[in-house]
Formats: sequence, structure tokens, C-alpha cells
Amino acid sequence: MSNETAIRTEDLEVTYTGNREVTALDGVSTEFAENKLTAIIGPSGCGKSTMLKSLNRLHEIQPNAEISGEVYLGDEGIYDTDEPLPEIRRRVGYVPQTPTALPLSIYNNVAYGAKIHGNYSNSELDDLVESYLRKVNLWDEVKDRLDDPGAELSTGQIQRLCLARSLAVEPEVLLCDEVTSALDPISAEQVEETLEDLKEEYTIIMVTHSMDQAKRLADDVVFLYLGELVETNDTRSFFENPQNERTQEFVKGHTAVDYDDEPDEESVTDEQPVATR
Ligand SMILES: Nc1ncnc2c1ncn2[C@@H]1O[C@H](COP(=O)(O)OP(=O)(O)OP(=O)(O)O)[C@@H](O)[C@H]1O
Repeated sequence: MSNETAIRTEDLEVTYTGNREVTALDGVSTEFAENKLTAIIGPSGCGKSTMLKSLNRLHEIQPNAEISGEVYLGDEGIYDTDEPLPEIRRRVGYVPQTPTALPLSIYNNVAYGAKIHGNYSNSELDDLVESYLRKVNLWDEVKDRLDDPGAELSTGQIQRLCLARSLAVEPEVLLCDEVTSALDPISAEQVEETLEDLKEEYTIIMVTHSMDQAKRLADDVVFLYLGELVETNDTRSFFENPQNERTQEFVKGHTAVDYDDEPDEESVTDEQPVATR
């Protein structure tokens, strides 16, 4: 992974306190390359969502989360900083698993963040909305109904609308949290195609439960197990030549699909083991 680093973690540790204390991330140091798509994978409960959310301090919404270590966006720490939290979250956007349209028109769903963060004329906003809807391959489907409520779109269209809304505030990094798992297969494929296009231009970090999706989409892979970083590599090396024994065991159940091939329904298994402590 020799590319420029967009964002990196240093000794990142997240503990959830409460009745049962859980160390969800245990001193993870890793880096995410610029203008690449990196998949965070691992068994259920291994800390994938915690890792993703700590990259823009979203886990702080949970009052029982304690964090140490640092996340560097370029050279700047996002924890030890005077930068306002909304600005950090603009710079590192987040697209959740469940697509939700704001209770606004399709147009204003895209323009919403830009209106808050920028100072655009009406015609500039028109151009911005069109360009981001085009980027997520949604423009042709909605150009004649921009004033309709965003919520009237299909779930898959709403997920692409959410991507457009996140991109319209010009983030440096985009976090995608299982963004296709709530979608039907056709919508999921459309969102995958959109991510495929976007990764040429954006730094995308994606949590996925699907090994096959990671193989299809990701340039690099980060593998977590019980809160620890086990292995990170470019996707082909990771799946074809895993170095760590735990990685070898993890990918063993998913090696029936050829790296470059489309998934074959009979051979695909997206089931993942559950990590045991
Ligand atoms: N708010 C919370 N309070 C207590 N424990 C939590 C909380 N959120 C997550 N955890 C625990 O932290 C660990 C990591 O959870 P996390 O959701 O990051 O894992 P994950 O790999 O994304 O899981 P999954 O694949 O099932 O979505 C798990 O043991 C989980 O039970």
C-alpha cells in the first residue's frame, strides 16, 4: 500500500463501559490510502462499525464509549483538535446502512449540506445538485421530479441520494457502513456500480459483511478480529496469499469464487463466523 495516506489511526482503542466492559478496538494502528476503496472486514462483533465510526467521531453519540489514541486526517489529529465537530464530520462523511431521505425535496436532499457549509448562488446550487446526482448515477432517474419528496424514491435510489448528499459537502474521506445490505440485489448492484465509479476520485472506507463484495470493490482490505488489526493488504494479495493464520482461516470459507469472477450463486457464501472472546 504505497499510495498517499488520506487518514490513519494510531493506537486507537475504544472501550464500551457499562455492566460489561468491552474493548471493541484494542490499539489499532493502520492507514487508508487516498483515492482508493478500503474494505474493513472481520467476524461479527470484531469492531468494524466501531472502527468506522471512530474515524469521524460518530461513536461519541454513544455515551458509554471511551477512546484513546488518535486518528490523523492528513497531519491533523481529529481528537486532539480545536476544529469544530461538524467540520470534522463534513471532512469525513458517513453513509449509514439504512438509507434515509431528509423530509425535503430530492433537490434539497442534495443541496442541504452545501447550503449550510457553503455560500452558493441559486444557479451554482442547481449545477451542484445536478453534478452530484450524476456522480451517483441518479440524475436520469430523477431530473424531471427534483421537487418531489426524497422519501418517495425507492430504497436503492434513496441510498444513492444519501451518497450524493454526503459528497455535495466535498468530504476528504467517505465512510460507508454496509451501504448495500438493506437493498434488494438490483439496487445493491447499482450502488456497487456507483461506488466503483466514485473510488477513482474519492477515498472510501467501507464496512462489509460480504467477502465477495470486498473482492469485487475494494483496492485494499483491513481485517479485524476481536478488536485487533490482524492483517491489511491489497485485496488480491489479501485473498490469494493471506499471511496470518487467522486470515487464512477466515478466507477459507470464501475462496470458492475466483477473484475476478462475478459471484456464482451456488459457490457464494456471505456467512461469517462470530468472533468468540
Ligand atoms: N454501545 C455499546 N455498548 C456496549 N458494547 C458495545 C456497544 N457497541 C458495540 N459494542 C460491542 O463492541 C464490540 C464491537 O462491536 P461493533 O459493532 O463495532 O462490531 P462489528 O464488527 O461492527 O459487528 P457486526 O459485524 O455484528 O455489525 C461488540 O462486542 C459489541 O457487542
